[in-house]
Amino acid sequence: MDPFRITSKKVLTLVMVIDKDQKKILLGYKKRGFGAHLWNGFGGKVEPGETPKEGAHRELEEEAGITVTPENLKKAGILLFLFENDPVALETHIYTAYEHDGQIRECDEMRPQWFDFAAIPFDQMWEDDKIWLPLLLKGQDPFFGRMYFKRKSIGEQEQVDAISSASSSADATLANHSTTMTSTPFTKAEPKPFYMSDYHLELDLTGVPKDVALDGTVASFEN
Ligand SMILES: Nc1ncnc2c1[nH]c(=O)n2[C@H]1C[C@H](O)[C@@H](COP(=O)(O)OP(=O)(O)OP(=O)(O)O)O1
Repeated sequence: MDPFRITSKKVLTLVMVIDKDQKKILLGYKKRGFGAHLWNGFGGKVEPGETPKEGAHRELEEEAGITVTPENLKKAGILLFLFENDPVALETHIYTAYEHDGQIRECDEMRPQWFDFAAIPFDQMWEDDKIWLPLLLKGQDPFFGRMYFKRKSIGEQEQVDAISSASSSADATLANHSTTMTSTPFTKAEPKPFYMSDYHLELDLTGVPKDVALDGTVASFEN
């Protein structure tokens, strides 16, 4: 049986806030939950009755305190994340925002920080980011991709846990190197429970909506 066979999906969003002039990107350090201790854009699950774009707008305000007008929230791509022996895929709608309103602030889930394009912390991000984020920064979107993740084996997970606990004592020192925006301890460990085993990325989107359709829902690049 295909370990990556999927029968349903959850729709999520991810917003990459970019300062083109300064060549900087705003990332958030995820403090808890799925993807904890990784840097990522801002986003989450689309709620019933919301379009992905509306969900993206809401999550950005919740997680970073800022808003973006609908015309400044541009669809960059759709990625389907598949996990071994998990029939539920995560269909993630990715947006770019080159303008925003409001004051960036930390919340209990995310700690925002600007990074130079040349200093994006890919080793502390989801593994797929290094594949598509450079395309997005160069404006080579839209893209569609499938990213296949395997769960780490017990031995591999023990190593991750060991690194994690060894580094926790170093958190106080590391916190001194974090931004002045926050006092939240910075965790250097990479407790990634999954690793990407394969991926498939398309820049030619012919036929993509049909491909993405699951359970009668069709992903759209329109919103
Ligand atoms: N592999 C990969 N690369 C890049 N980004 C992501 C992934 N997998 C992901 O899930 N993501 C992104 C997509 C979303 O923006 C977040 C996950 O959202 P999550 O925190 O689970 O959603 P919320 O609705 O905020 O969650 P809770 O409120 O239930 O905590 O990561």
